[in-house]
Amino acid sequence: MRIVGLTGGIASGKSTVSNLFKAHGIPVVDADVVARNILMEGTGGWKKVVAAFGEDILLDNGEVDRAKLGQIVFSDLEKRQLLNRLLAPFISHGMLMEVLKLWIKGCSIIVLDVPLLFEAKIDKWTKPIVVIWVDPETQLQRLMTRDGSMEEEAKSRINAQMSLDLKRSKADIVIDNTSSLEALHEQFQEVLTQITKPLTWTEFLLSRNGAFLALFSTLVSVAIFKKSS
Ligand SMILES: CC(C)(COP(=O)(O)OP(=O)(O)OC[C@H]1O[C@@H](n2cnc3c(N)ncnc32)[C@H](O)[C@@H]1O)[C@@H](O)C(=O)NCCC(=O)NCCS
Ligand SMILES: Nc1ncnc2c1ncn2[C@@H]1O[C@H](COP(=O)(O)OP(=O)(O)OP(=O)(O)O)[C@@H](O)[C@H]1O
Repeated sequence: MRIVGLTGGIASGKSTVSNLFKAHGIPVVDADVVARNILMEGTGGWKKVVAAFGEDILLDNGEVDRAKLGQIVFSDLEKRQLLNRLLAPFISHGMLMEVLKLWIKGCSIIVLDVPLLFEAKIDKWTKPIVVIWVDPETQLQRLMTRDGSMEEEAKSRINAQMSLDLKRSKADIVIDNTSSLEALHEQFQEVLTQITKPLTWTEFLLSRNGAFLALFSTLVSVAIFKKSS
């Protein structure tokens, strides 16, 4: 199984590229979706967060007030580290379950869309790593436009992450999304060609079909050995 890592900064275009992968039949595990699910009311993640941040971060219906929690953690490094520490095991477990489901289905190439791929050290499980880079001014403008946020708030979210230049230096493949959507689509076609090339032997053995073939070959070898001894 080939597990492609997809990352970048906030509002650099990960979801836009994820949608292109999905449109080409490549399944995507979205860490933001997993992170949302593990904060649902009553779940283990929700309990940990309420215990640490207090009931003030809840809405009247018991759900986490995401805007409020976001204001707290994106302006305070220690609180953000605390939230990350509390949620990391739930997010890793949730993502592992999604990958397992796709493995059972027999998918041979999947994409993990993880904003904090390097920060959370998930990059060691993914190859190749695709980083979506965008120039800082464009990133800020797109974030403010999309979220309707003020400059200060948008900047604090951008600064909560590893710099995009550093992420770019760790990439196997870089997509520059500073320009138009058409330019993005063109670069995507090249990325698609690269990530859909035939699996290596290791990737094949890590896929469901490869594992079954290895198991079958082992059983046959044992049977032949027993018969001949
Ligand atoms: C703080 C929360 C409640 C704010 O929710 P909100 O709906 O406003 O934002 P959303 O979840 O859609 O995230 C938007 C973007 O913010 C960035 N972001 C999210 N969490 C973090 C974080 N802990 N550190 C840095 N950037 C982050 C990501 O680029 C993400 O794509 C939420 O982001 C959260 O629960 N974060 C902690 C979980 C986490 O680490 N998620 C990232 C998955 S790797
Ligand atoms: N090439 C582009 N030209 C113009 N707008 C773009 C381009 N690429 C993405 N956008 C827009 O920029 C915004 C951010 O893109 P997107 O939501 O895909 O980023 P993201 O990296 O997934 O963000 P997040 O980290 O918050 O999940 C969206 O409104 C999207 O429509």
